[in-house]
Amino acid sequence: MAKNTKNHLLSVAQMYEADQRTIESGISGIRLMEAAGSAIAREITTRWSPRKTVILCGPGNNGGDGFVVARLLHNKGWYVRILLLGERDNLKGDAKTNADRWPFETQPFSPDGIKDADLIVDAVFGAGLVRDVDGIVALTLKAAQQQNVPIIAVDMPSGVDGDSGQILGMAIQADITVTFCRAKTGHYLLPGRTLCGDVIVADIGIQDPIIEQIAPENTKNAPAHLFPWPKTEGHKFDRGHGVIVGGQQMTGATRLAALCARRVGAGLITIAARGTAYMVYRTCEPGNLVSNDNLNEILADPRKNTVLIGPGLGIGEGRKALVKDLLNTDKNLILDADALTMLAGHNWQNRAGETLLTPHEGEFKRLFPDITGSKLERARQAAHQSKATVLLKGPDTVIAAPDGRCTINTTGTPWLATAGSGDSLAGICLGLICQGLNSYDGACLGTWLHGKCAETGGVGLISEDISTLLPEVLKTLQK
Ligand SMILES: NC(=O)C1=CN([C@@H]2O[C@H](COP(=O)(O)OP(=O)(O)OC[C@H]3O[C@@H](n4cnc5c(N)ncnc54)[C@H](O)[C@@H]3O)[C@@H](O)[C@H]2O)[C@@H](O)CC1
Ligand SMILES: Nc1ncnc2c1ncn2[C@@H]1O[C@H](COP(=O)(O)OP(=O)(O)O)[C@@H](O)[C@H]1O
Ligand SMILES: [K+]
Repeated sequence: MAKNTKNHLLSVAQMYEADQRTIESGISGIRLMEAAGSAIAREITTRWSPRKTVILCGPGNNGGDGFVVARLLHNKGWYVRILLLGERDNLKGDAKTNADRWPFETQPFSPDGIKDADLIVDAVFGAGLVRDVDGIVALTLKAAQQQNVPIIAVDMPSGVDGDSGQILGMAIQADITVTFCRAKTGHYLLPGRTLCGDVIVADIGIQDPIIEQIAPENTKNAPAHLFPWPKTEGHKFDRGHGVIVGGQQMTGATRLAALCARRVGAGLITIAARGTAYMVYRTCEPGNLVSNDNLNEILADPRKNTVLIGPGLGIGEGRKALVKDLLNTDKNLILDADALTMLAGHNWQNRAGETLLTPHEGEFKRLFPDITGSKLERARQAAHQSKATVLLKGPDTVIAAPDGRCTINTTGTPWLATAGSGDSLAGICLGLICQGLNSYDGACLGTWLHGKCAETGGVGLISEDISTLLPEVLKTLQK
């Protein structure tokens, strides 16, 4: 059976490969370009009525798409002008063919050329952006931005790197970006994600088997089908027994995590704590189990399969030793917050259980100071190096598996940037992994659910809301 490849994200190189393989299979480049231009023209005409349109065409095939859009809009009675970067005579291949089909003049790039535009199509650079945008291109793009009219980007907003989502020199802010076949990683990594506006993925005739052959390692996070629904004949011990090493001072972090773990279906959650903190946990949420036994004794029960350590833990030599001891057990481990900070410089080895690291950018830099590159590549390298699943948090959270798979999460709102939100996420992951999900699936689903809670809660969200919102989110997943 054919695999569902719709959530795959392509790198720029993989997109060129998909184009190439399609052309070799007998669909010409000119047909692909016509399909690309038609898709853009369709997206424009379904959203906007005819108006004065300026199309900014670059010197490559992105510009070629622009010429197709110009022709199709003109044929529908739109008033269209083209500003072309470089000489018309220098165009090559399919772009030249489409320029030859445009029977009107083109004008050179200039800020003045934008002046009467009521709608702008950015067909300057797409996959072929190779250096910083500057000079007359930057000036013209700035003028386009200042015109304050709808901007439709072809493939990528010009200036955004299709792989990393980073800005090369400067970039244009689009209202919509129409890309082809599959989205690219740069559409979902910041700042690219913001600069794209709405991303529309148009089918231009590249067949799914070609994407299957390319086997992209990156996806857009879409894990709802992984949720471990309780079984009719189920027992609480079938639903996993998670343990949280309770913080001594910041007890709220552990409590938030415990609530979230239980909300996603963990059968039992034990908080391991000592001293006054033990009493705090005992007197709080009655559904938590609380133990002041030695952690070794607590973990001697093989049903306690997954341990979360880090939230509210604090830093100290004893706690560092505890974290290292846990690494030598066969329990599934989720290492968050202070546990990660204490592992800076650690020599990572294969473990018997699943391992999930959940750093934010600051913790990541301390853990992996030598790793550089795009957020996606850094997470991938860290997972490879640590042999653990790495959940690199932020508005564009990336989850990477040691085998090279990566996903970019797109759920969530800026209201998640609040104390305790990360603890809730770690708790959700604990609840899922203790029920048997592997650390990559647990991290993907946990991050997705966490973001959905924020979307459902809307404005004014605080971390206490996340566990309360989980049932509402889960209801939307029920068949
Ligand atoms: N058969 C295909 O390969 C298809 C390609 N398509 C379109 O083709 C695009 C890729 O085309 P290309 O590979 O020609 O690349 P682009 O058209 O994105 O850009 C390449 C051109 O821009 C120049 N350039 C790059 N960065 C620059 C900078 N900062 N300042 C000035 N000049 C710069 C390069 O020297 C080159 O001339 C895609 O984004 C998509 O829009 C679509 O038509 C679908 C089919
Ligand atoms: N601007 C944002 N948009 C969406 N999600 C965000 C944003 N900022 C942070 N987050 C998410 O909120 C959570 C914050 O976690 P973390 O930084 O560990 O904070 P804390 O430990 O204080 O709870 C992470 O899941 C992160 O991905
Ligand atoms: K573009």
